[in-house]
Amino acid sequence: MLRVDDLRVTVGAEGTEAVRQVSLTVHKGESLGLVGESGSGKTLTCRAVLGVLPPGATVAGGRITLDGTDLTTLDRRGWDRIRGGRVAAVFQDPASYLNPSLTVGRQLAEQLRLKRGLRRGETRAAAVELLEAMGIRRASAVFGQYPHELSGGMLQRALIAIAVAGDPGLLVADEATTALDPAVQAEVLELLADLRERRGLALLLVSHDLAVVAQVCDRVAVFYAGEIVEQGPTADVIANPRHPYTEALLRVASLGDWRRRDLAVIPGRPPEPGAYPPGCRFAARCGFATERCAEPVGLAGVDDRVVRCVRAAELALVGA
Ligand SMILES: Nc1ncnc2c1ncn2[C@@H]1O[C@H](COP(=O)(O)OP(=O)(O)OP(=O)(O)O)[C@@H](O)[C@H]1O
Repeated sequence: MLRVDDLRVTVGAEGTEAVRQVSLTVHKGESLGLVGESGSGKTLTCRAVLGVLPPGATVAGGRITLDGTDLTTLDRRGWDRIRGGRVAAVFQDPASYLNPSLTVGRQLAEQLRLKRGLRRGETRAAAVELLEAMGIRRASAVFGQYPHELSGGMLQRALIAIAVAGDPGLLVADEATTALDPAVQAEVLELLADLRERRGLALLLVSHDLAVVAQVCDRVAVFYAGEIVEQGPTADVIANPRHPYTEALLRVASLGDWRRRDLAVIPGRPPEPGAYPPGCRFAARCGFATERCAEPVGLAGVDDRVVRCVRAAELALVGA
């Protein structure tokens, strides 16, 4: 469904490299999680896929293809056809993506009219049905409510309904459950997993929390300072991390026995774009770093995954 090859994103007037060498694939009905600290490049990567990079950010290299269409060469009209149709997205703050002065139902009905070509008389029943499919109880009452009358979890469900109204092949969810309380977060994640299963939706899920990714994603790509440092099947990466940064992320994730969770953040800070060291970007914070880590390090295949660490094969790291 989605294929990203060697993506490079630059930011600012000087064209500072913020994301590099990002390659990933998501098949139909599969879910891939992008995980990493704030500033690691997850959002720039998924915004490049959606064609909505912030001002000043540019795709400076690489190729993005969606179901055979090369997105890197699309013009504005081409993007308008793709976005909301073959690819849709949900973000962290659902209220800001809805019009506060229109009912939820009217906004969903409008999407159904635009994206599925339904006539006015047909949209209400289809919208209520879609809200129900999103696990919203009393869907016909919710249809007539305004965004401020709904809880955060309900709003996110309504926004997911709007996102899938056009029957997209790929849904991008960027920190879509981060602001919700844990029980509601778990329910919305379950809904996303369910949509993937029932509709064959491919899911690209961005989160700073490995526990969130663990709940819904078949595979995970761990980002650090603008690069992927480890990518592989989620269960294996969690049980047996190969990159010291993944191991460190596991210590702060709310996985498994929460009493074992080390709430102290990983000491130090990631380097910023423009100040990346020539060698391993994690070396300054890594307890396993040696002189070899000062040399540039590429991604290499180790068993079932790719890892950007010269010591990947020799380290015995602790999983969860
Ligand atoms: N428009 C921009 N101009 C300049 N720098 C930017 C811009 N957008 C992002 N960056 C920088 O690029 C890097 C990657 O940002 P990105 O938002 O992709 O990270 P992230 O992993 O998604 O973090 P977050 O969870 O905070 O969104 C960061 O260092 C950020 O400061």
